[in-house]
Amino acid sequence: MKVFINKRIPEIGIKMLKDAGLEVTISENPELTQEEWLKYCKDADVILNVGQNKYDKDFFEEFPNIKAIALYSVGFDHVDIDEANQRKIPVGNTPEVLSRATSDVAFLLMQSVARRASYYFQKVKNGDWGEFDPLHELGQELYGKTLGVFGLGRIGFEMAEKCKKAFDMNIIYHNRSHNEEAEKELGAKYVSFEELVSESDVLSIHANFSEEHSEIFNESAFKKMKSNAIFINTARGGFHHQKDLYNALVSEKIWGAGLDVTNPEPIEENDPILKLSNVCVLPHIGSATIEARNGMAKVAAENIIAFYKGEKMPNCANPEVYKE
Ligand SMILES: NC(=O)C1=CN([C@@H]2O[C@H](COP(=O)(O)OP(=O)(O)OC[C@H]3O[C@@H](n4cnc5c(N)ncnc54)[C@H](O)[C@@H]3O)[C@@H](O)[C@H]2O)C=CC1
Ligand SMILES: O=C(O)C(=O)CO
Repeated sequence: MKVFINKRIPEIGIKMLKDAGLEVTISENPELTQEEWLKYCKDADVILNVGQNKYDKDFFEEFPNIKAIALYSVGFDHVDIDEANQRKIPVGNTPEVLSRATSDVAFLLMQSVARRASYYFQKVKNGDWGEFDPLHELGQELYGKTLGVFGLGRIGFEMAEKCKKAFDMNIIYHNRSHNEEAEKELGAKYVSFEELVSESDVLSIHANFSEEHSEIFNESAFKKMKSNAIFINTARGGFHHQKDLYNALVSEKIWGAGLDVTNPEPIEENDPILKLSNVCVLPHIGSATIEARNGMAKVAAENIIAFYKGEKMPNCANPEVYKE
């Protein structure tokens, strides 16, 4: 069975695939041309996909040879799951192994924004140390404040736990269903979307993205937020309306924002948000640790090997494909 990997991943995953007897082709060109992409996909049985390439009806029709997809991500919003289901194509993903790293980034962004770290870092890099000033660009402390989590699953739980332990924050959350573990262990309180938006001092998004909730954080939501609120998005940029967020930040309707994901992504070079002192933007590095990336390579390889052996993928975004 032939596996195509569109970008080099940690060696541990490649070795596992080869040791299992799979034929592995890796693109050494991270920016594949359309022609190269077509050539590789036509020749493969399984794709190990790195990045946000779209897998939609057109793709599945063009490449009927593709029998399984193993994503090098936990998010699978770039795959049309209905189309995959119709063709009985299992789509593997990489949950858990990146939850700690991604929640670390949400926590890092929260603190960076609260203490204006990116503003001061830039100032020092510009050669402007400044003088001790009792009033200039002061931060805010997070002790005892309220963290609102939109989407309290694996990563949301880890973020809530860190905030509870570090700053004894009150946890409120809005989710598709109740998270009993978070209610019991962290005292988390389930609230409506409106309450989440109006009561959070820090609002952190950790839901899986779907088009129906596209730009749910827009002018109307930002208007209802507290003036000291910090908005954090490490999930998907599509959850927030970038211009409305800019307007809320520049008019100081909210205190600040920390983004690991933007809308669109990559962020446009001249996006005015990049000029604001109350914003910290990172280039989608939530899972970018040695530990998480090795874990993702291992889980992606395990998914492919299970498929190769005719078994269920241990981490599958569409387990319904296995129903008779
Ligand atoms: N910045 C980065 O590098 C990374 C980003 N991510 C993003 O984080 C997301 C979450 O990952 P996990 O925590 O592992 O997923 P998960 O499935 O464990 O948790 C997501 C939670 O969101 C809830 N949810 C989904 N849609 C919702 C909605 N419209 N309203 C309220 N709740 C909703 C679900 O019920 C679930 O509890 C991924 O889908 C991915 O988009 C994940 C890893 C790295
Ligand atoms: O896993 C994901 O969904 C990411 O965004 C990158 O790790």
